Amino acid sequence: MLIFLIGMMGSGKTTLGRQLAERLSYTFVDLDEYLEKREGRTIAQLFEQEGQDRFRELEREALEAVVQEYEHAVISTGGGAPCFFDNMDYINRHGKSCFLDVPVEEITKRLMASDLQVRPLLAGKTEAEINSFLVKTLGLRKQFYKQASIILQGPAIGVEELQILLNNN
Ligand SMILES: Nc1ncnc2c1ncn2[C@@H]1O[C@H](COP(=O)(O)OP(=O)(O)OP(=O)(O)O)[C@@H](O)[C@H]1O
Ligand SMILES: O=C(O)C1=C[C@@H](O)[C@@H](O)[C@H](O)C1
Ligand SMILES: [Mg+2]
Repeated sequence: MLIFLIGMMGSGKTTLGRQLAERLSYTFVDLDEYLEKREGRTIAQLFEQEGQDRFRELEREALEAVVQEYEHAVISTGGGAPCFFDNMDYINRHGKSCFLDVPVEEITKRLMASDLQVRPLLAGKTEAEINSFLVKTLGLRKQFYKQASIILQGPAIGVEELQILLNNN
């Protein structure tokens, strides 16, 4: 069984994914970290050196490699991963997907308190610019995220709630 957590940057995919994997005794895989190890470069370096179009191709290749490698795993995808190529169909064909639907105001607050340098799409932006980037990007991405098998609405999404929904779906 593969469980994919999807949603915007800062929605809690990595945080909740780790907790869920521990409860299920599954391997936890963070697709951003997996891609960084595979390419030997950070996400920020990949954006800078390859550009976003090539980054998306490398991200898809990493997604396929994870699916080949693991039988039981909780996988936190990159924020944009489900929204390129046929990645969302691919995810749904290979496991259960969970969309963490957290309000933009909450995400903005969390991201402002985190390290923006590791998130190339946000680096150098002010809080107001981040907020409007998130509103615009979520508007474009929601059509993909909404194809998830399970949708959880925040701001406070707990691991118990996620586990119950997974058992019932
Ligand atoms: N339920 C929560 N309540 C409050 N803060 C949270 C919650 N979940 C995550 N955070 C905080 O929000 C920030 C982003 O969380 P996290 O890294 O898990 O998000 P993500 O979806 O994996 O983001 P990315 O796509 O950038 O990897 C972190 O600083 C984390 O501590
Ligand atoms: O939302 C996005 O497009 C991104 C999210 C991160 O997880 C990384 O994959 C990268 O910073 C791009
Ligand atoms: Mg993450």
